Amino acid sequence: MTFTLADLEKRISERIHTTAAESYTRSLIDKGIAHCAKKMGEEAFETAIAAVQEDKGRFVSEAADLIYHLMVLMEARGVVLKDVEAELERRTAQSGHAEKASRKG
Ligand SMILES: N=c1c2ncn([C@@H]3O[C@H](COP(=O)(O)OP(=O)(O)OP(=O)(O)O)[C@@H](O)[C@H]3O)c2ncn1[C@@H]1O[C@H](COP(=O)(O)O)[C@@H](O)[C@H]1O
Repeated sequence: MTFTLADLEKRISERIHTTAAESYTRSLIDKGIAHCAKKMGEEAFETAIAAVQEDKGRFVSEAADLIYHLMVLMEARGVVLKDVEAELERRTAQSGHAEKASRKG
């Protein structure tokens, strides 16, 4: 079984329609965007700390926490993965043009 970010996005979106008592995701969203952003920032800091430590498993765990909390924040702001993928594709195309231009001199 492969659990993708798209699968996680779907689960997060589904959990919004449950109660906070049953869902950590719903409890986060109910606390508002500032709280979701604070939690994501905490997870980003924990991920950065884990990245410089030797334990790869801890880094993977913190990265998973970060990605989850980022995706809850995206849900709270009405942003979907496809929005971010489109932005990444735009940058890739832009950098591709720059590479071609630099090769042409
Ligand atoms: N990927 C995750 C995930 N990663 C981390 N967490 C939760 O994030 C929290 C991080 O722990 P913290 O100590 O930092 O937070 P806390 O002290 O519990 O909560 P706060 O009071 O600090 O907000 C833990 O409660 C984890 O359970 C997650 N909770 C849910 N998911 C995914 O979201 C789905 C829906 O979860 P529910 O909304 O709980 O049904 C799950 O099936 C998973 O796929």
